[in-house]
Amino acid sequence: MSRPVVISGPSGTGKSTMLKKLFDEFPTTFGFSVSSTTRRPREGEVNGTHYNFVTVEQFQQMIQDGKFIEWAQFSGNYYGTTVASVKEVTNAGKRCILDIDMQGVQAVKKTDLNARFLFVAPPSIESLRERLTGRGTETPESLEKRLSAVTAEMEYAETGAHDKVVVNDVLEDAYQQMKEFIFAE
Ligand SMILES: Nc1ncnc2c1ncn2[C@@H]1O[C@H](COP(=O)(O)OP(=O)(O)OP(=O)(O)O)[C@@H](O)[C@H]1O
Repeated sequence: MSRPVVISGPSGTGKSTMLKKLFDEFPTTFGFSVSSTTRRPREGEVNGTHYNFVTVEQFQQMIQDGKFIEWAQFSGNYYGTTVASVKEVTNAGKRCILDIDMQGVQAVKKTDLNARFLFVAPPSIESLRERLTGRGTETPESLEKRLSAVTAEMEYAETGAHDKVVVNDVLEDAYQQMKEFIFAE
């Protein structure tokens, strides 16, 4: 059974880009943990596949019981990832990758998931700004918000909290390093 791999790094550093390459190259190797939510299922959504749909009471009980790695509330609904949902992926013989932020990393470290941690660093803060601007997804406000979280992420990485740090300068090189790390165990 492979250990879950946690990928983190500042917004815009290229995590999604690298993960997309990985899933394209290995379409059947990886599995995704199913999130829990209190929002109503949409047309065609299957309980246990798209989400684990639960009631607010159930969700709150799960919080109290410490079932979640992380959870949050968006527009009136709860969303979260349970430790059990990650274990289900690995028990099914798939490799599980979690793409989460620093708080998520700290939370995973408190569980018994025995995960491995990869940090994707930008070549520089200036390059992050360029990438996020180039992605065309940010307003000036959301850009500044994302950039203001960068320092904390970088300082946390400097404490040695991760098993490996990959600098995403030349995408192909960074991708090869990420792949090596992921398949090392
Ligand atoms: N090595 C690279 N060189 C130049 N541009 C890159 C590189 N890697 C990714 N990019 C570009 O940078 C932008 C941000 O990348 P991406 O969306 O993958 O970041 P992310 O870390 O997943 O961000 P978020 O945490 O906000 O989801 C994208 O437009 C992507 O095409």
